[in-house]
Amino acid sequence: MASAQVLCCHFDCRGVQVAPIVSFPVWNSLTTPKNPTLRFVNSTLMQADMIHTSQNKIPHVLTVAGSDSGAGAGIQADLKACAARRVYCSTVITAVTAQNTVGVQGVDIVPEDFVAEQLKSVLSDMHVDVVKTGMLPSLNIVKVLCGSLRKFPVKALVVDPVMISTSGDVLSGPSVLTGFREELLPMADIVTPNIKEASVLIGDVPLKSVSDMRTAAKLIHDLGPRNVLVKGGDLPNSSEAIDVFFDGEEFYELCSSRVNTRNTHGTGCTLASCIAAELAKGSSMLSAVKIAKHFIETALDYSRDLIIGNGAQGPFDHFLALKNINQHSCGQNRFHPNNLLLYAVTDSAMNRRWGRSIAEAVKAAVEGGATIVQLREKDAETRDFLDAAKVCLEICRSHGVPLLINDRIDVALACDADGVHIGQSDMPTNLARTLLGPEKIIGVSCKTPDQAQQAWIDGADYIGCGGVYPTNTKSNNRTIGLEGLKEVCQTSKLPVVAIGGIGLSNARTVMEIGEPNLKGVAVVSALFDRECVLTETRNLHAVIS
Ligand SMILES: Nc1ncnc2c1ncn2[C@@H]1O[C@H](COP(=O)(O)OP(=O)(O)OP(=O)(O)O)[C@@H](O)[C@H]1O
Ligand SMILES: Cc1ncc(CO)c(N)n1
Ligand SMILES: [Mg+2]
Repeated sequence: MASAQVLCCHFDCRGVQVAPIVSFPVWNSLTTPKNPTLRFVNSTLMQADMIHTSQNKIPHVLTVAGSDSGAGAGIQADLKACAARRVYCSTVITAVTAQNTVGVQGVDIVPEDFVAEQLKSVLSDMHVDVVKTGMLPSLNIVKVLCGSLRKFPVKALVVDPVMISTSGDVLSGPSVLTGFREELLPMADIVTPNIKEASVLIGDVPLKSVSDMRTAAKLIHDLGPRNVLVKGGDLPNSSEAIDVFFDGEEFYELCSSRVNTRNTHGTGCTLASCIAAELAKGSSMLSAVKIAKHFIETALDYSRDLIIGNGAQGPFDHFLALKNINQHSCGQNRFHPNNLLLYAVTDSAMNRRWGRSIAEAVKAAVEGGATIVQLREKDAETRDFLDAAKVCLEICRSHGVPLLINDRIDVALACDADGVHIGQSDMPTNLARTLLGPEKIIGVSCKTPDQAQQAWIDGADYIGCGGVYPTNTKSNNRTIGLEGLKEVCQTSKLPVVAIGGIGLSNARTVMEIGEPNLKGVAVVSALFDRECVLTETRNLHAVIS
């Protein structure tokens, strides 16, 4: 397998390079024609591919779908979803529908030759990362699409098998089923049927429960897609919106609260587009799905009382939902597991002992090479903590280093920090994710594989694992040793940073346990209970890089 080195960089919101971090190999066969999509979604190294090798490249989703004149679903929803997720979206229109909040009044199918022409125009010229399909109203259009995908392979294919809208209108008849079953689904990285579509795909077996959704997911997986998401938005009598994800091995029930609103028109299209957008940026499949689902829940919640149209099912506002996130998150650092390499955790008592402010300590740490900083100020007054956090944030942002707040989600939100680190007895991770939104970094302290699994399910980005060695920083903290660390690393689906009694003398031993998931060491005393934070950080950086 050929490999190439790319420089992995941080980018600010405009895609401008801020600071290089580290280089790591990318396999050229990411785009091997034989199975381009599978390799893309399965490879953890795909992260490298998303980090733009050229500053001006933007992740690109092509949607192949129908137009909705009411602009709640279809092409219009796809454009809005991709724009909201900051991904470029090109469009191949397969049908024009006359549609509003009452239902679908008419459908005009675009001739397949002209669908083919649009596909060629886009795919032969533009670098498309991910193709997302929506309404494919005829078998010939399905065939034309599959032919184009064979000719112009992309990294991932997201198939939303649009057949029946939530309003109950038929958007593609049974004739496309053969095309779905025989050609399109075997090429798909994920297929996202709603309840009714899943039922049609498995031969008109009605789905009435989550258990039925699981059975359907398995049967649909047998048709060839690599992942299946059966969406439960239309599941009757459910107080939660439960989707069932199946990757061929494990089932995951992805739950969110069911937003009480009429404005759910276009949730399916938006969900699939968000998944495509996150894959285009480089997410793994499950995290793309989780981010997409969270986006829907947030957008529905923000738009719950919006009034557009007089019918039973209105559209929601993709951008209103992002009002808060967009206002603040411009300078935010995007998380990459390599950020965990040298993780500096501050301690108010130590700073006091050495007569320096939190900001002075943080400045020295990032100048010395810390790759992420956590403010752990257990006994600071809230207002002082907030003021200090704002100053630290400026320092960290100017170095392209993410800043997290320990435990205090309120402080993190108030100063727009890059995220939080939470312990097992702090705010539950899934709640923290809901409060912070999909963009913020969340780390969770875990001692066991079960805790690490739960953190992953709840939407964390990384776990802190320890105490690896005995430490004075935390009282009553069980030491798990290198063996405990290894055990967690081997099972954790999230990147791990080791913590607890780590310093110059043992950092290399920790890094050398040989677990690919272990991305770095977190240190408190070894940096901050010393006279010169800058020197200590530099020395430690040299030992572990
Ligand atoms: N009221 C709701 N509250 C929260 N999430 C919802 C709600 N309705 C749908 N969802 C979520 O939206 C996503 C799309 O699901 P849904 O079953 O509505 O798809 P769909 O029927 O294909 O959508 P549409 O045809 O309206 O575009 C799923 O993740 C689902 O759980
Ligand atoms: C054009 C179009 N595509 C998809 C859907 C599914 O919501 C819809 N209602 N209209
Ligand atoms: Mg629906």
